[in-house]
Amino acid sequence: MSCPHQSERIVEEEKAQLDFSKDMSYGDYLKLDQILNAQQPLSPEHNELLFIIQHQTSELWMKLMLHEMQAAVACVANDQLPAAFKMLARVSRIMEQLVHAWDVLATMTPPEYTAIRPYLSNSSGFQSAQYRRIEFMLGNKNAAMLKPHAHRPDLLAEVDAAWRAPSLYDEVLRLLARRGISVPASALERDWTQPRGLDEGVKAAWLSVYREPEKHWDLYQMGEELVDLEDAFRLWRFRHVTTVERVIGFKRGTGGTSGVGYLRKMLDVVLFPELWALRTEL
Ligand code: HEM
Ligand SMILES: N[C@@H](CC(=O)c1ccccc1NC=O)C(=O)O
Repeated sequence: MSCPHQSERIVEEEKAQLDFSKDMSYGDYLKLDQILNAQQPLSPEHNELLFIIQHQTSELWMKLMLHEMQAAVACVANDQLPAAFKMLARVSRIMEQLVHAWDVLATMTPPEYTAIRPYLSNSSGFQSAQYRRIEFMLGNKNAAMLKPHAHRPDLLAEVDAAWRAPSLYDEVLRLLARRGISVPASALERDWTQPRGLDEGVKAAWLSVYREPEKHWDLYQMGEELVDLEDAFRLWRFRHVTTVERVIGFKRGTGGTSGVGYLRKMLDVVLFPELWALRTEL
């Protein structure tokens, strides 16, 4: 055990580098001047900094999720499953991190948020380009969601690319087919901009994997990784709608939707329907 006054001596003994006039430092590497100057509250309210940092950190985690998911999709398409599993496990842990992040925001009370809300104007998480790319990569395709990005061609191009590309699940179904499992042709080549619904043929394909796990171990593991991911995503959606209800009740959203009503409808979205449906039949 050492007292605070001993820490001076410890730093000296450790010979830590203390002069960064010529070397790259911690703050240089992490571009902290840029990151830590990006919080510019519009109101005089104490709680706006919490609101801004909560969203900025969420967007940073979403950036990492996209990075991992894009690489995971490429690995699946190239039959590199162990690498894909590692990335998907990380995506699920990030999603869980975002689920727990709601605990911090929930310390903001309705009067505290009501004081900030007028300063937000018509901006809303509904307009998050990274969030929409994640939803599209997970297969929740919806052309209307491209519109909020029309004024930003750079962001629109990225959201549009995610909308047109096969989703993670689409690529996994193609993988199943390459492994000799019978998957309906309509799932293997289709208009990727369309969302898919539950397909009995696809359910039968997954059932053949889940009925003989030892024969198709990595496909079985893939199915469970996807369920893990959707499970974590559902928790995020649930914490969002509950936090929104406790903070603004049933007021309309700044993005123009009904608010809690809209977010509750999103709770019913099932990303990988066959993986959930097959469980009743095992
Ligand atoms: C007090 C805090 C919050 C409130 C009151 C709130 C409220 C809302 C509402 C009402 C909507 C529906 C769209 C609209 O009409 O505006 C929405 C959507 C959304 N919010 Fe929040 N939100 C909060 C915090 C957050 C946080 C921390 C994030 C994290 C990034 C977030 C991300 C989103 C996203 C991505 C959507 C679109 C959801 C979808 O389309 O399925 N929100 N929010
Ligand atoms: N839609 C929220 C506003 C909101 O939460 C928000 C506004 C600007 C930036 C991020 C936001 N977060 C999530 O929607 C509301 O209706 O109060």
